[in-house]
Amino acid sequence: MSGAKPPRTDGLAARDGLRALWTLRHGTPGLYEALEIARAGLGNVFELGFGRFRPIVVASPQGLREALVERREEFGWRPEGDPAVRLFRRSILVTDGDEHDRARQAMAPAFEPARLRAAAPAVLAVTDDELDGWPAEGRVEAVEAMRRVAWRSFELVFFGYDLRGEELERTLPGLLAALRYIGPGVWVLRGRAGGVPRRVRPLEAHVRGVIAERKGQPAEPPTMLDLLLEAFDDERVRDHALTMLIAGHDTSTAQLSWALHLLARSPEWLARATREARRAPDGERLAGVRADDLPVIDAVLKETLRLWPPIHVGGRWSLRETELDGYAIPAGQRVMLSYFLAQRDPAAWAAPGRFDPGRWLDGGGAPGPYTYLPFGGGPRNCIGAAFANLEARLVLTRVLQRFDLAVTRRPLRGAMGATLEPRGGLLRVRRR
Ligand code: HEM
Repeated sequence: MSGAKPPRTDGLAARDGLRALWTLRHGTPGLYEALEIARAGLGNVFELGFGRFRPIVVASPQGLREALVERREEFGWRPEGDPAVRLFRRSILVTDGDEHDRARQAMAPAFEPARLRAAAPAVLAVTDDELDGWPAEGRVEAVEAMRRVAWRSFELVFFGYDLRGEELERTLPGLLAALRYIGPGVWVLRGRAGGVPRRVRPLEAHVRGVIAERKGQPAEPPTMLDLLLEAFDDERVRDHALTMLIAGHDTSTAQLSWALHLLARSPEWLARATREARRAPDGERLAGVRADDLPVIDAVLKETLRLWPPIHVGGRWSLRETELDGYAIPAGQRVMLSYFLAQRDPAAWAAPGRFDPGRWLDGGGAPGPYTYLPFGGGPRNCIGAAFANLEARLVLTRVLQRFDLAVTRRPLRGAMGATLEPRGGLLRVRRR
């Protein structure tokens, strides 16, 4: 190993160390501000000292490029003991090498552009159905409301299954229990998660029920679930379907609820996005709208993903001794690819902490390669990115078409669950 050891947070100047500790305990937004303080003192690669939890955090463009592309074979995605491995067992998200590649190939046809375009009416139908249930004038919990839209849309598009009513209510506690289980908790300090809790069972039962119902009657063209059923046995289909359900909706839930909260705190962008949405085609005709037709909404969504990436970190562990950005990485080391820090790097972005969709307009874009990675990067980037962009565009536009969103000054902060979610109180809405 030739590189130098990364600097450690233990080596932060006492003043910065105390500030980081203070924000962790009391601050807004807590861990994230602490990470930014550590980066300001130590640079874009450092070891985070947190008891026995000592990951190496990587946020430099070069370090990220190496981990995601050039040296990706030297890293695994999930160590044994991670709760995601216990829950997802042998799915696309937690396996490496040929086993992973086979799953990715099997699902790929479900993400082709023509399939995604055909998915737009389903997303709009679910969105309208959920918005029908919002109060004419009242308060809405954004994460809860967007979860229902994203979850139902995912199942309708990728499983060909119309989840609603009593079945949704019965399954929801299991889904929330699964999200709590795979999110960060004391297991991080112990290094091993306990077994999958019983509370997750309603979700598992639901997924197995959907598999049983859809088996033997593939749609034309086949859905993702049909493709999985063709390629794998039922147990592996359960692993992939459960994984995709969570990866494919919790992220969009976070993005959409952040977007609503950020707009509610930004009167200028709320007014511009609302105007644009109301000039766009309404009803079913919105399905055909492209990102270029909605530049302000597209910029709002990109800026939301920059400031508050739902997957704020790519977790890896080194399979052998290696290097990232010139720093030594020992074998078996936990590495955190911090998309959050990369997207707020003051060396790359002007006023990085400010919500400014304008930076994406008039030809503006990311300041350089590997500075903007809300969907990761390299061959194992997000398989669902194009669908996520389509869905976010349709849902946000539809909400603004049908509801006035009130401006608020309530504080907004991030909470770390399975994804990085907003905590900003209830949103005030009024039907038009
Ligand atoms: C706003 C929405 C979304 C965001 C921000 C997001 C973000 C990400 C990121 C950052 C990664 C790479 C993680 C890493 O480097 O460790 C990833 C991977 C993945 N995402 Fe997404 N995602 C979103 C939506 C979706 C959707 C809609 C689906 C499926 C329908 C999906 C399925 C996956 C899968 C299966 C992987 C693993 C790919 C592989 O290992 O080959 N995601 N996502």
